[in-house]
Amino acid sequence: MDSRKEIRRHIRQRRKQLTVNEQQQASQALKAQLTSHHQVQKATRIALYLANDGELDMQPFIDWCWQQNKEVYLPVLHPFNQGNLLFLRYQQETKLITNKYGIYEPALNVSQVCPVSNLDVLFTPLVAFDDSGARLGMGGGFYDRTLANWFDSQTNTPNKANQACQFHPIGIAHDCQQVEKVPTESWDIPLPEIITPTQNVKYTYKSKASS
Ligand SMILES: Nc1nc2c(c(=O)[nH]1)N(C=O)[C@@H](CNc1ccc(C(=O)N[C@@H](CCC(=O)O)C(=O)O)cc1)CN2
Ligand SMILES: Nc1ncnc2c1ncn2[C@@H]1O[C@H](COP(=O)(O)OP(=O)(O)OP(=O)(O)O)[C@@H](O)[C@H]1O
Repeated sequence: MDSRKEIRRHIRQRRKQLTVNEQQQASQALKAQLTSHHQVQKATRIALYLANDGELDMQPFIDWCWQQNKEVYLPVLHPFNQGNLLFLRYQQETKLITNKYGIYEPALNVSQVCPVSNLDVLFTPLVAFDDSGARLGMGGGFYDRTLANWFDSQTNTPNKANQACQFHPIGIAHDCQQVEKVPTESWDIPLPEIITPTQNVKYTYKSKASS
């Protein structure tokens, strides 16, 4: 667990040191990749995130989604179900508040919630990734919980909610967030695809990565 902590600290520091110019170039390069991505082009409901802590800024891509009349959703910390996320519609007029981590999220409004199983593409923030698709997040287990049913549905394991989970998860990261090897735990869900400003890598797997 210590090396996970150390990687988190190191990579968070590294991405926070990117200059404004590097960040802007990265998010334009990301937008170019995403807008020509087949599954993104045919998607109607897209979940993504608002950049925090040096993360790759998705705003240029969000603007494109709005222009294309795609439905954009953001993660919101679940008010009762600790460690879980809800996904709420994000429109230009959506009122944002900051959550306990200082990240902007839509104010809770049940009519704006999209069940995860109804999403088409789920862009996943991450802190570090490796060349097997393993990801390390901020340490809350939020996306591992969100992706658990999806992973079971991919591996034909009956999942608790028995959801269809047709959405496609894609990890988003700066190139400098790639590490040699992410030390994984039993609950970690590997991603089937990760996109950086310069790379688009797809991964195949039969079972969860082992450490
Ligand atoms: N932009 C963005 N939104 C996101 C995530 C994310 O990774 N990026 N999340 C992905 O899961 C969720 C928030 N998860 C988070 C988990 C821990 C910390 C964090 O900063 N922890 C502090 C200490 C915790 C505390 O203050 O209690 C730290 O590590 O220093 C932040 C976000 C939902 N929204
Ligand atoms: N599917 C799950 N069910 C219950 N607990 C889980 C699940 N996934 C992760 N957890 C718990 O969440 C905690 C944090 O996990 P971890 O450090 O892997 O988060 P992370 O991948 O860095 O964060 P995130 O997924 O939010 O980006 C761990 O204590 C783990 O036991």
